[in-house]
Amino acid sequence: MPWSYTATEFTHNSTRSSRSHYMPPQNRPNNTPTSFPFSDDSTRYAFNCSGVQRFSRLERPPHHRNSLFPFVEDETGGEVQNGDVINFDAYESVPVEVSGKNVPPPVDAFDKTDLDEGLKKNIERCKYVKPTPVQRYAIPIAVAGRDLMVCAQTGSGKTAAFCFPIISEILKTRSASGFSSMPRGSIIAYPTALILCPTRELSCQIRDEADKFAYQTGVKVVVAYGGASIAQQLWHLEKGVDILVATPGRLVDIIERERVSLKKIKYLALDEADRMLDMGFEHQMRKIVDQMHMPPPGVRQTMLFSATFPNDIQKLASDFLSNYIFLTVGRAGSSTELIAQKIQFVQDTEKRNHLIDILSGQKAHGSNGKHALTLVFVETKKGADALENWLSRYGFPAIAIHGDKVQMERERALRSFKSGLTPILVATDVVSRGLDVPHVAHVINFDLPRDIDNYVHRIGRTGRAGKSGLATAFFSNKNIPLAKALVGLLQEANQEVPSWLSQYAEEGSSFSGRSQAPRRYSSGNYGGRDFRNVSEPEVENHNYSTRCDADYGVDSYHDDSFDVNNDSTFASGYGHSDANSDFNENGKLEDGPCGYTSVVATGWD
Ligand SMILES: Nc1ncnc2c1ncn2[C@@H]1O[C@H](COP(=O)(O)OP(=O)(O)OP(=O)(O)O)[C@@H](O)[C@H]1O
Repeated sequence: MPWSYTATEFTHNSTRSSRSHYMPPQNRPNNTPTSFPFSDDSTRYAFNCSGVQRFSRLERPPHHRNSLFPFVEDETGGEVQNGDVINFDAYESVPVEVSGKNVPPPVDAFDKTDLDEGLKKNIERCKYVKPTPVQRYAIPIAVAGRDLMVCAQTGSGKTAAFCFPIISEILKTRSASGFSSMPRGSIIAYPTALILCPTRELSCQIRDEADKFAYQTGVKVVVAYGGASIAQQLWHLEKGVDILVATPGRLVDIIERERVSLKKIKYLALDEADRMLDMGFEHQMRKIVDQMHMPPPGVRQTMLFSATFPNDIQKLASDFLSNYIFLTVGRAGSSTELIAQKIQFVQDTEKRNHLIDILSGQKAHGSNGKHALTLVFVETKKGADALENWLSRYGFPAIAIHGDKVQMERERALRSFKSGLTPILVATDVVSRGLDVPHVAHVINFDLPRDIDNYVHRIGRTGRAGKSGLATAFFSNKNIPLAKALVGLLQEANQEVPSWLSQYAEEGSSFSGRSQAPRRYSSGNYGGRDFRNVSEPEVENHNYSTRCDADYGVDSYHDDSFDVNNDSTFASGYGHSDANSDFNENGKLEDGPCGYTSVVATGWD
């Protein structure tokens, strides 16, 4: 179906409608599309979802988790064939770029890695038949003890890429020294590894994954995150911890209470590392890493992972690393081609009606009239609640999740969504990063984010682990500053670019001084390249826009979804200033570009 049928008629002049009720398409004045707005193909793949259902702590409360056998079973009682459903062919042509000194070679099978045998057995139990490209490259590098900065596409298996080496090395050290790193009877816990991430839900998910990989190995994994009982978390810590998964706010709290010491940290992993080092978290990260007795870079091993890695954040991150290797899997910072992306021009006043049309069409095309799992991103917490109410009023099973909800409500919403009980989740950015819900068929950006990297993470909640997905964005007048970056991203991912969007992108050059100006695509370069190989002026050119927004409705944008503070209250300055552009010149640039090898390969070479 051509674009002209799928997008609401394009106009610069948004006229505000006072309509507050859903109006069927045929009664609307400006002909919002009446038919199901996707091609047959996208319908087929988007709503034909079958595959793995993984457990999560957030699906089942801790006391209901099956710690005896944490691997997912199918209805017949057998283990689910994870390796069978992942479409490895989808990764075959993924370009891989590695830069750094003395890069260890990749491996094409878990058997060929130097991972601990107990861990390998668990990898088999997970039915991970072979490593994904990021695992092929990252695991040997990490096992060799090297620091690592990784930029790999959403849903490509980064969690295992940092969990496997950590678990394996803990096990090897333990069998060599014959004892656990936990001093018995101590009230202070001394974890060997620390995994930091931005949200509570993600910390629980990583803990579940790590727990599964560490099954019956004796490696203890504990999670600490804000909004939940600290007493319970301290109790778990007292029982012993090898790997601590935490959000920064709660971690600082338990360190200040002298219940955790970072003195013995050997492995530090930052998931969603670019988010962890941007304005919302940078201060806390520096405090944790520099002022809380953690061994310095070079003594500890540090691994940073994300699907996006802007140059300015890379430069900041290099403070945390020593002689590191930079790995890019897929086009740096781009979305995966597994996700079909549709951008539709929809006036703000028409968004609700348009959404209902899409959801109705989905239901009609879905199996047995059921709704496919659909994630709808909105800009504000109020907006999430309002949309949840609106959808519920019109009979759509929707539930909202955002930072104003108490933790129990957040968990309930996510559980209800994952189980399919409430298949429409209306969310702020609280679930935009890292969350792995296997059957999300459709991500709808009801409100587009202000930053292209956020868009990449949001749509990455679908099209995971080699499966296809669909992402639709409602583009309105206020998103014009994002047009150029969107066009670049769509082209990069071989997606159709609507002509009206290209037109906006061309006009968008006049917006280049604004915060929303495209960062990565403005000069045809991609911000996830190893910044050590980029010339200095080029790096500087990319720094102006990341998180500054004085004139873009910032007040209505704030969401305290991320666990910056222990109680998850967002740092008040977030999004307002571009203080990060004053990064310290730490001399790391002097290393590159000379002396670094750069290997370009495809995923399975
Ligand atoms: N080797 C493998 N074989 C089969 N499935 C795998 C393999 N590695 C990872 N997976 C599965 O792929 C899915 C996505 O993995 P993961 O959540 O680690 O992605 P990610 O790269 O961290 O994504 P994001 O950028 O969104 O955080 C998970 O369901 C995981 O179980």
